[in-house]
Amino acid sequence: MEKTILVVGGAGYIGSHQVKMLAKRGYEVVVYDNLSTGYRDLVTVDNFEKGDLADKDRLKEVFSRYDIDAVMHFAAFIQVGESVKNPAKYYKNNVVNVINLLDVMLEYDVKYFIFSSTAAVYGEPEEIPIKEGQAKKPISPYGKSKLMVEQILEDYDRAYNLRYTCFRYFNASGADESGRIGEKHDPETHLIPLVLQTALGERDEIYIFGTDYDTRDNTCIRDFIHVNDLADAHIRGLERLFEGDNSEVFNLGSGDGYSVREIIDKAKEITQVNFKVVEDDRREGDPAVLIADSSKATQMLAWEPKYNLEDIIRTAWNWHKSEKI
Ligand SMILES: NC(=O)c1ccc[n+]([C@@H]2O[C@H](COP(=O)([O-])OP(=O)(O)OC[C@H]3O[C@@H](n4cnc5c(N)ncnc54)[C@H](O)[C@@H]3O)[C@@H](O)[C@H]2O)c1
Ligand SMILES: O=c1ccn([C@@H]2O[C@H](COP(=O)(O)OP(=O)(O)O[C@H]3O[C@H](CO)[C@@H](O)[C@H](O)[C@H]3O)[C@@H](O)[C@H]2O)c(=O)[nH]1
Repeated sequence: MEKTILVVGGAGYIGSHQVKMLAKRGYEVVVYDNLSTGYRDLVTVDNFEKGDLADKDRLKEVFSRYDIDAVMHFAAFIQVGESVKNPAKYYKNNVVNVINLLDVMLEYDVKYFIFSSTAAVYGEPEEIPIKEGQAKKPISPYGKSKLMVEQILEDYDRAYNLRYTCFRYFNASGADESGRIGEKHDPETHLIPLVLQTALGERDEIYIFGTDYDTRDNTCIRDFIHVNDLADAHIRGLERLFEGDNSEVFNLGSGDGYSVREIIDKAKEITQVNFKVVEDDRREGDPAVLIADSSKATQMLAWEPKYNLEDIIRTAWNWHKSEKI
């Protein structure tokens, strides 16, 4: 019998790609989302349940209606800068509300959980590429909120046999090949969508935050990973739990680093638009280089990224153009 997966935050950027892939692989999918930063039209399955994670009664209603086998959790607030100014908002939604969800899962005897964590748990890295065992010293309330949930999950596993797979994403990017769903954040703070909005003429210029880093072209270096490669890893992480494997934490990145200038140049090449670029001061809290060592995922999940940087920008461009029509 097909398994039923509850995707919390399935109307958001990464969650909507996960939903589409799960359905394509034959899973029954239920989306739970309050549409605070998500969009109903990004949901490509029929079972959409509007609700807030703070509302336990609504969650219980959904858990009684469907025979849920596992939960994939994408719902969170994601802006690092905002988390510094308003930490309460982040600890409530990214920590307290996850505890609500775990409570209801345990009440309904649902014991498999997939969690979206982030490279932000490492803070300023000690070594590049970053392995899972490196010190976790998050510098923002956003990064701390994710690390707290990772720690809560360890305890819930020990005490309540809740099995989880936790993924620390590096820079999620790109869009589904169909052009039907893609990255839609408001406000947008991520580099690639901002660059493409500039190419579309929706912004007058793109700012490079910092040109004095100790890197090959003095701009920051990041590891961009296609959203469908993330979704594929999540399904592998889910299936290993169904097979009885233990809880684990995995980095998810491509292992390749590209600088901000390299991203801008590649976007100019792919879009064939020569937009304006302005050199600006550093943005607070940005480490110079973040590159993942994802060999644990490669070994234990037989996972390899299929999309390269060119594919990432091409699919994202395809989506941004379709959004404008
Ligand atoms: N985008 C990235 O580059 C990135 C990198 C690392 C980790 N992550 C993590 O991945 C996850 C998804 O990120 P995204 O970029 O898709 O964000 P997003 O804002 O597009 O999606 C989040 C979704 O969760 C929903 N949501 C938020 N709070 C809710 C609540 N209380 N109740 C119900 N629904 C709620 C929103 O409406 C939205 O649909 C997040 O947990 C984020 O921390 C993202
Ligand atoms: O207009 C812009 C926007 C960004 N950048 C730079 O581009 C790089 C990438 O920035 P961004 O796309 O905002 O991603 P990150 O700050 O690297 O953070 C993302 O990737 C992290 C993991 O690496 C996750 O934890 C975060 O949630 C996610 O937002 C950084 O050096 C920024 O300074 C610019 O120069 N100009």
